[in-house]
Amino acid sequence: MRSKSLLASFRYALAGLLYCLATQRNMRIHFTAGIVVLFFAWWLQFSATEFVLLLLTVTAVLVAEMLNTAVEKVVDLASPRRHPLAKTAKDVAAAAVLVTALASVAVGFILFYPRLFR
Ligand SMILES: Nc1ncnc2c1ncn2[C@@H]1O[C@H](COP(=O)(O)OP(=O)(O)OP(=O)(O)O)[C@@H](O)[C@H]1O
Repeated sequence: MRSKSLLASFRYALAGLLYCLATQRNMRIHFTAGIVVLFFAWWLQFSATEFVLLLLTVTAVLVAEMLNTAVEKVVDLASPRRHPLAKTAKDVAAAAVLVTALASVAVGFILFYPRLFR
C-alpha cells in the first residue's frame, strides 16, 4: 500500500517535470544548458566540490523555473482576468528565475574561467 502511493507520487512528480519540459521553452533552454555545463565540468576534470557546486546551481535554476510555472498556473486558475496582485505574483516568480539564472552565470564564470583562460 505504502510503496504504491510512493510510486504514484513519483509518477505525479515526473509528470510535472515532463510538463515543464514540454511546454516551457526557458525550461528546455536551462535543462540543455545544465547538461552541457555539467558535461564540460566532467570533461575538464572539475573537483568533486566544484562539480557539486555546479550541480546545485543548475538544480536551483531548474527548480526556480518549475516553481515559476506552478505559480503561473495557479495565478491563471485563480485570476483569469487581469489583476494587480496576479501581475505581482507572476512578476515576482519570474524575478526568482532571473536572479537564480544570473547567479548561475556568475558561478559558471568563476568555476570555468581559471580552467579555460589561465
Ligand atoms: N492575470 C493577470 N493579471 C495581471 N497581469 C498579468 C496577468 N497574467 C499575466 N500578467 C502579466 O503579463 C506578464 C506575462 O504573462 P503571461 O501570462 O503572458 O506569461 P507568463 O504567465 O508570465 O509566462 P508564459 O509566457 O510562460 O505563459 C506577466 O509576467 C504579468 O506581468
